[in-house]
Amino acid sequence: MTSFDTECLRRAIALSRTHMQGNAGGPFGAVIARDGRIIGEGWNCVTSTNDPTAHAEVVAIRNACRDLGSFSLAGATVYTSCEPCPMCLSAIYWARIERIVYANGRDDAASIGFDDAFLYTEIALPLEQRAIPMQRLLADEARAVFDEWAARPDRVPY
Ligand SMILES: Nc1nc2[nH]cnc2c(=O)[nH]1
Repeated sequence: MTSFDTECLRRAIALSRTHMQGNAGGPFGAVIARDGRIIGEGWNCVTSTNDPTAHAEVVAIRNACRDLGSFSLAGATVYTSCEPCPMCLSAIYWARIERIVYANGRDDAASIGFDDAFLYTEIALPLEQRAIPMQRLLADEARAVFDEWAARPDRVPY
């Protein structure tokens, strides 16, 4: 850990407080940095934008990717006021972010009514034991589109 790490994490916590107090959404803030420079910031906007995916980390990823004109944040670190939930963790992986520094944990989030810890338990369960039923249909028809994409010379992999 460097003093820059501490500075970025404090900034994420400050964003969580400021925008929670401004009623943007839940008390979560995130900062993304690369090469000693902040490239994105975000805070939870779920309730103010009616977007259940607008978690702080996802918002920070969207902002950084938009500003950089890139769908990859390879080489970056995300600083977040709370351990990422499984959705945000997946988004972090998809963005190719390489390091996570966090403050509150999933049990802290659970203690104030958020489902982060529950979701980690849920996704570790076998499909048939999860709260949301999943049914597979039309696999052949959907697979044909995948095969078409895989055969496209101009596809952009991510
Ligand atoms: N880490 C994190 N956990 C959450 N749980 C609910 N919203 C959020 C969020 O924005 N960030």
